[in-house]
Amino acid sequence: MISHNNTKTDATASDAPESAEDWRPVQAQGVIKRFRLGRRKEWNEVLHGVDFSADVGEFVSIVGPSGSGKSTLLYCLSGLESVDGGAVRLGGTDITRMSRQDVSVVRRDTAGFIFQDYNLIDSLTGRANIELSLRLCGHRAGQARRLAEDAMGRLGVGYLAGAYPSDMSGGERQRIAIARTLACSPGIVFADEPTGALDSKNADIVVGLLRQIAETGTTVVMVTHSLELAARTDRTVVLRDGRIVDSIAHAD
Ligand SMILES: Nc1ncnc2c1ncn2[C@@H]1O[C@H](COP(=O)(O)OP(=O)(O)OP(=O)(O)O)[C@@H](O)[C@H]1O
Repeated sequence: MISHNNTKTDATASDAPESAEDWRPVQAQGVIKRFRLGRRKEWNEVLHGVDFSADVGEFVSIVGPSGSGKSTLLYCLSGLESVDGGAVRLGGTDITRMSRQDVSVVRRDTAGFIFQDYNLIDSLTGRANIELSLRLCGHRAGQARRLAEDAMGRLGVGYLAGAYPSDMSGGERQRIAIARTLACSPGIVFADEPTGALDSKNADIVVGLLRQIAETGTTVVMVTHSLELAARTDRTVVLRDGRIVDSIAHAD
């Protein structure tokens, strides 16, 4: 059953986050994003004042036509892109006017990323890819190994510890990439078309894993082209021409 709810996202996001009750893991108000058109002095405004927020443990999907600004919104929410107007809070911290370096620290401590093309390092084994990420999160070598093995076990990819990405299927690579993201225990996971390169069976597995992650209290924000997969999230935000035009809550 699907129920339409146009007010939840916009109303919560436009309230100033002044009290603990207003706190959301990710919250954006009136986000404007422009890109320069080539070397010209003209600008292409891609996001025209987007309000967005997601709750603790909520699994939100962002859908919309190609070029509507889905990835740009995800990158602005996660601090990978700066914004030209409005405000973004990540893990309760206002990152809008922070230096890129400070934003990267907030991101490291708060968020994890999953990309369509996995972003694994080809010269490292599955386990070494995860361990490297854990070392970058500040874990010592022994602890990184234990946490990497634990994450691989949870995702059922322990058998890939010694395998290189080139020897893995697309689904296996994505599960290692998810294990890498989860190993650092982020409060928020941003996923940009995580199933875009997968067949339907593996896409199903990956969305099921993201669902499980959300059920443990991690907020998941996923861009997808698949309405079928979006329907398996808690809420779907529809973006068109850089504006949110609908927010659809999915009942169980
Ligand atoms: N770094 C950039 N520099 C210039 N323009 C950009 C940049 N990133 C995105 N754009 C432009 O912003 C618009 C929205 O792109 P975006 O990738 O966010 O859309 P999308 O909805 O995710 O599309 P798709 O579904 O095809 O991936 C497009 O016109 C794109 O060309």
